Amino acid sequence: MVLLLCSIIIIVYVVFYYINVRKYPPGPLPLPIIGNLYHLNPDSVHEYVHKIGKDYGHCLTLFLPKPIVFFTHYDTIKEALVTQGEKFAGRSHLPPETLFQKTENTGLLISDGDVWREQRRTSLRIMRDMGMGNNLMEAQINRCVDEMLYQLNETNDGVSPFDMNMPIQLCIGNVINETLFGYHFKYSDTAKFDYFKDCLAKHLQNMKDNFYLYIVQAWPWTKHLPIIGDKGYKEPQANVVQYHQFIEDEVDAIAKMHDADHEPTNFVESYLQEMKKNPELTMEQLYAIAVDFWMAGMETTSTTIRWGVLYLMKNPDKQEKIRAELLSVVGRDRRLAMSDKPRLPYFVAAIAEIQRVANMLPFLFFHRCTEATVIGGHPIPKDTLTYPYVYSVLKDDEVFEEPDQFMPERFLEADEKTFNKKTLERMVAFGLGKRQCVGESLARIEMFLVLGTLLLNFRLEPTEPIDLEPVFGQVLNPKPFKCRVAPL
Ligand code: HEM
Repeated sequence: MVLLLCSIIIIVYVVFYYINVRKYPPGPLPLPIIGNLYHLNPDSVHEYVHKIGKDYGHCLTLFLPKPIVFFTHYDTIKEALVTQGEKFAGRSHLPPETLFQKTENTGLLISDGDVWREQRRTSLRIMRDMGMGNNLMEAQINRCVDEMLYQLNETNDGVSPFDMNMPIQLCIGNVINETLFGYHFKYSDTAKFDYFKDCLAKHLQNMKDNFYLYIVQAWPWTKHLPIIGDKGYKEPQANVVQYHQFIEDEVDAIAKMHDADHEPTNFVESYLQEMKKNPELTMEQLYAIAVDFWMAGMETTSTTIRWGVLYLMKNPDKQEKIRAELLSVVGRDRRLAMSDKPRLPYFVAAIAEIQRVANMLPFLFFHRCTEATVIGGHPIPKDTLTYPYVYSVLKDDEVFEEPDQFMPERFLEADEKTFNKKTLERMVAFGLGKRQCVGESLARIEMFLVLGTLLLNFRLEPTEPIDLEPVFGQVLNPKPFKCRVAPL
């Protein structure tokens, strides 16, 4: 009798499970409870999604074990994020996303609705007022580039294998620190910087290797269970508290000294002034935004530049071509300036190509669909979690011939001066639509000034075989490497 009852319950469960599966766009067959997890190799999930995208018309579902809909072509992504952008601006409010902040619906990355709109609008206005894209921002970034040059000249002999990781990370971390708090770390005194960077890295690593997170994501009540709840929720939450403290201390120190009658000189001061006029802006939100800027701005930009160093060493002819262009425009007697950009088409194309070929952000944050709709002819139920899979767009061989090859020329017309509109339009590394990267202008200036200054001052040469296979994680990182950074 018990056996019969159990069998009936299982059969009913399985029937309802597959009825539910049919509500979503097609995909490989999921199994009850584990969904498609049995299809995945944890180290190459990104390649698997890319491979099956075409088979399912670029709109497919994977049950992980929660149903996740992937848009894997520019057209389906644009339809969702631009044409129907308002419906796809939601976030999941589930782990692992909620485990990036101390409090739910704070900051920019994990929040949505009116809270997110207000914080995003304010942050963009402050960044604009601070001179995003003009001389003020350029001067600030140049101070951090100078610190990097100083570090390189002091610690690198120009012959022995040298690890570029720290100078690049410190430079990019310094740009964010200058933007938020108005100061940067000297290369000789980085204990505080290292501590914070390591806390963040530990957290990201923990998210990558944590199977319990998937369980808590699919069945949030499990966060109250022993072991699953501890590993999949409480321990990562403790990490968040640790790195939040660093940011809160920095913000509090500025708030204590803040003089509202003075012109603000950094993001935190500007936000504190705005708080007086707008009750939606709070200290809790300010802490969360500062954490987001560190989280979203540090690893992304510094990893792109490290990929850049690798690809330029792998393609020495292209490295020389960029250097020749830089030297013909800038010469040896002055520093590179943003005003040089219109006369450096090959270098600008090479930066776009580094971002495209590095393709380092397969999985970012979910876009929750806040209203039932149809994308690419497939119904998307309300509250479905979706991923605009930019990774596949940047690897689309119909637009980017031989996508694994490093070819800056693909972003230029035959005259090598005019930009190719089609390829440039598809270079969507900063996302699309309402949640497009807030730090895009900043990142573009950073990549231009840091890479350009490096190439004007040093020749980058391999001292070991170049390995372009990425390490899978929240960000696809190059494996640790050393190289010769030879002064010119
Ligand atoms: C090469 C460097 C960078 C890349 C490739 C990049 C890429 C992206 C992408 C693809 C998104 C969209 C995520 C989505 O669709 O949900 C995003 C969002 C975001 N980025 Fe960036 N990013 C970079 C640098 C930066 C920098 C320097 C900052 C700030 C200092 C920053 C801050 C943010 C924030 C706050 C968001 C969330 C926006 C929102 O949800 O409204 N990013 N980034």
